[in-house]
Amino acid sequence: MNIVTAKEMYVWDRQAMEEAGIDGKILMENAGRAVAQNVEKLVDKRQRILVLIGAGNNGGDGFVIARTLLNKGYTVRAVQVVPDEKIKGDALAHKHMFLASNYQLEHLEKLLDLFQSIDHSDVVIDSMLGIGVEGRLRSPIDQVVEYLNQSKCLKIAVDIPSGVPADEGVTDFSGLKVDHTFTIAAPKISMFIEKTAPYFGEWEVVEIGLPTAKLKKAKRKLWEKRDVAATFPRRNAYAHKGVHGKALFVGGSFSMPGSIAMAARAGLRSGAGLATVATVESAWPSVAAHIPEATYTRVEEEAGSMVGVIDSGIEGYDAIAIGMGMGRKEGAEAMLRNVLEKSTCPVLIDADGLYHAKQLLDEVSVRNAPVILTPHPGEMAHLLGIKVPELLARPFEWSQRLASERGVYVVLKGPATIITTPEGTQYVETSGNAGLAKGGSGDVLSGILLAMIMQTSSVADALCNGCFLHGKTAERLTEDSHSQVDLLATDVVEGLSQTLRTFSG
Ligand SMILES: NC(=O)C1=CN([C@@H]2O[C@H](COP(=O)(O)OP(=O)(O)OC[C@H]3O[C@@H](n4cnc5c(N)ncnc54)[C@H](O)[C@@H]3O)[C@@H](O)[C@H]2O)[C@@H](O)CC1
Ligand SMILES: [K+]
Repeated sequence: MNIVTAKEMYVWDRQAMEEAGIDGKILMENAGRAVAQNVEKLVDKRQRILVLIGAGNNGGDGFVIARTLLNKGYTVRAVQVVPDEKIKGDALAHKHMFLASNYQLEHLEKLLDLFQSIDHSDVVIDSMLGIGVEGRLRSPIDQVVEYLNQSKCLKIAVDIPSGVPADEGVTDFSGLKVDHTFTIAAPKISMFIEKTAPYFGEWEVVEIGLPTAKLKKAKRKLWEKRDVAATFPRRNAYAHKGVHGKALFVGGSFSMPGSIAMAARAGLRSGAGLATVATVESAWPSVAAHIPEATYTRVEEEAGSMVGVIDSGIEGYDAIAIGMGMGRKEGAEAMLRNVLEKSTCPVLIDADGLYHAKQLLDEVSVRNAPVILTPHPGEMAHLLGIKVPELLARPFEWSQRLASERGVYVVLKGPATIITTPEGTQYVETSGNAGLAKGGSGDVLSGILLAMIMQTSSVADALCNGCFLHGKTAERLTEDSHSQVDLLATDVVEGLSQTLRTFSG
């Protein structure tokens, strides 16, 4: 499913009308009816519904919703919160249909009266403002939104909550916080931005008859269960260990042996055929205790951290993950440089490796084989030389910039993980929960991603499916046997088996 900006949505809308000949009033009727159908699932006929109607086409949807619910016997009051002359075009046509159906339309005259109506309602449907919002909310909608935000009624937004921007990059706004949003035709970018996501509550997309085939090749996609089903690697019954890939995990230090052990174990649990760990000698006994299946390559150490390079055999691997627990000594940077220059397979860089990668972005850019960067926002901001809030305001744009300028895959981790290809296509993967906000989660994800890369022909599919596998495992574990408080990264590693039983053949 495509994720759109407001501009892309308007283009799609225009194509539907001009090129496919679908009348705007029909689209509005479809939108209103689709939202009303979903409202019916949440609300019963004894509840009092208030529909708040604004000036634009979002308000037009509101007329359809109110008419549809009244037709079905719901208790609905419809209030137009803007002057009559503001209602135009398709919205005006639907206003006429509403009135001609003999339904009553109230007008906002005194705010106090409206506040009273809100107090006497169980459900408020917000069709005041949609994706056409510009700047901060103006009077009287700003006051209505402020009042609603402290009201206890159930709030449902049409397309997008009033005041909330549809795009990334807008930080100065005031918006309505709702319980549910029924969004028209496609999710909007702001649903995946840290600052705006909480305003939407639970959201769902409603289909309104826009011609999907007319949409330009999507730049952004939501990675869904059906994408997983279509691309998840299947196991061949006649395969042997060599077929599923020989992985090298480079990292670990005397004081941080766990990261590399978890990454390698997650890699094997996710289907890697063979795993070798390149780490310092002082860390090896602890690593081996966690993962007896792995083989070991020694690297030079200084005070417990790696400083050397891997002398030989680096060409023999199918994929390399580097950085987990490797430390920030200069010698570790030399190790990363060595891996980037000598190896010919995909290289995934995580954790301390990303710290060193900042100095090696030119080496990264000239590499022929894929490079995958898997930062959390702090690491990504460091790589870009910007502040974290700046990144989080425009994560799609920054990811795209890094990916295309350096020719890399970027996996920007978060509640909505954004995966960007060197060509600029972006995927959003939203599985997982706060149980993953713990030390070690990133290490486990690196291992999973590396294993998926070795088993899938498309790196992008591998990254999306790996994030899905990681997140779904956490979700399943916190439903069955753990809480989000106690879940550990090692639980996720051991929980992979059950998730894989569902998704791989
Ligand atoms: N394919 C589509 O895109 C469809 C869109 N529809 C609806 O149309 C909406 C977009 O319609 P519009 O472009 O008319 O935009 P809106 O309905 O979001 O509203 C624009 C109006 O709001 C006012 N406004 C803008 N910023 C404001 C602010 N900060 N404070 C107060 N008032 C402000 C403007 O005066 C303008 O009249 C969508 O959100 C969706 O609900 C549906 O009708 C069906 C089809
Ligand atoms: K709205």
